[in-house]
Amino acid sequence: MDLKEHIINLPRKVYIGNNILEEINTYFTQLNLGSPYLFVTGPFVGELVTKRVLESIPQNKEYEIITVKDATLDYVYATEEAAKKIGAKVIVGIGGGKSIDVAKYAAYKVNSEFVSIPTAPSHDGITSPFASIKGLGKAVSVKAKEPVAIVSDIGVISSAPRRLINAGIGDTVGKIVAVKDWKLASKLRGEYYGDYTASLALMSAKHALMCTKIIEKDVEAGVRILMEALITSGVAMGMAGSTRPASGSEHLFAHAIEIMKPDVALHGELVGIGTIMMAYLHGLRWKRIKKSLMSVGFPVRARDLGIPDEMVLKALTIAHSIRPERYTILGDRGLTWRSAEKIAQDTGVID
Ligand SMILES: NC(=O)C1=CN([C@@H]2O[C@H](COP(=O)(O)OP(=O)(O)OC[C@H]3O[C@@H](n4cnc5c(N)ncnc54)[C@H](OP(=O)(O)O)[C@@H]3O)[C@@H](O)[C@H]2O)C=CC1
Ligand SMILES: O=C(CO)COP(=O)(O)O
Ligand SMILES: [Zn+2]
Repeated sequence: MDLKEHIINLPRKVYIGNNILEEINTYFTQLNLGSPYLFVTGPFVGELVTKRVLESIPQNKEYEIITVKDATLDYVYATEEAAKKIGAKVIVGIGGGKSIDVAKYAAYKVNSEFVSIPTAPSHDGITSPFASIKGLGKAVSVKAKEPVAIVSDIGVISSAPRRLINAGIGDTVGKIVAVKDWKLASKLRGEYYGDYTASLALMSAKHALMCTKIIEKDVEAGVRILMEALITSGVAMGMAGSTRPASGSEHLFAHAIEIMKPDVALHGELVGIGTIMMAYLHGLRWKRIKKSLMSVGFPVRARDLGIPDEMVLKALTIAHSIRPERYTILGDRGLTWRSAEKIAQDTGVID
């Protein structure tokens, strides 16, 4: 057996609990994370949450803040510059997936530590060592820095708008399809299949489905389960050294829409719709997935997200070409327009 060197970098600490953001200085001390710090945040989260975090940083610690509006290469450059200017030892991403990805990729470029502080349970990039950055010429994620720590304040995260919570459920149920695609590639193409990381990803998806049953009665309990699922999925990617366990044909559909109409919907919303259609293609229990998503008010029709039917069909027919090296149920040649129409109509994604 040819066992090539495979290095797995995992977070050293995951702090999870209610109202723990104020403890950040204690955590940094425990982890020996000295200043200067660079905080990367979004305009909205900056006012809502980041201010609170900064108030707990003692005066003898040097820090700077940069506000990013999008996960673009320009914002990554600006973050790198800001980090170099103060000689940042730690880059801290506070916010949704975009702020975290910019922080994570900039930390990778300047070789600083990276700390992930999610404010919404909307994506599984919280722990993953990958980042989705616009401007790199790729619709898919690239290698970035793994977080040394994650600070997951359930009080803050469960107060995020319901739409962001549902997006996290969508991103996570997608693993049901991603793992099936991986298995298929292993059977048809002899691709290495990591049973352990696949099981982790699948467990995340099961927990996301469990979350849909709990969240209506108890938001905090539901969000806690979802956060654990998102963190686990990120760990699966870190262990696999690739996003393979967490991203298959359902993500290819999401990426195809994002290319045609950037920011039309949240990442996890597109993945959720992609999951329904790709689960149908795989012969999985897609109706059960759809029902669970609908039970929490997840938008399961393209038009609910302002996506025209034609765009859904176009996305389905081009999805296979986005990452040709990663084999999925879409095969090498993708779907015809007619088969795309049937899948989207049968699943009720389009009328
Ligand atoms: N690296 C990886 O492995 C992965 C990366 N991703 C990437 O993550 C991104 C998607 O992340 P997502 O979080 O959906 O989108 P955003 O980061 O764009 O966040 C969506 C909005 O939610 C706001 N927000 C965040 N937290 C709160 C809160 N507590 N209360 C109110 N508003 C809040 C943000 O504010 P503000 O404007 O202040 O930021 C933003 O306006 C995509 O770019 C996707 O490609 C997704 C999955 C995996
Ligand atoms: O979104 C992701 C996992 O949820 C990352 O997937 P990609 O590698 O397809 O960008
Ligand atoms: Zn995703």
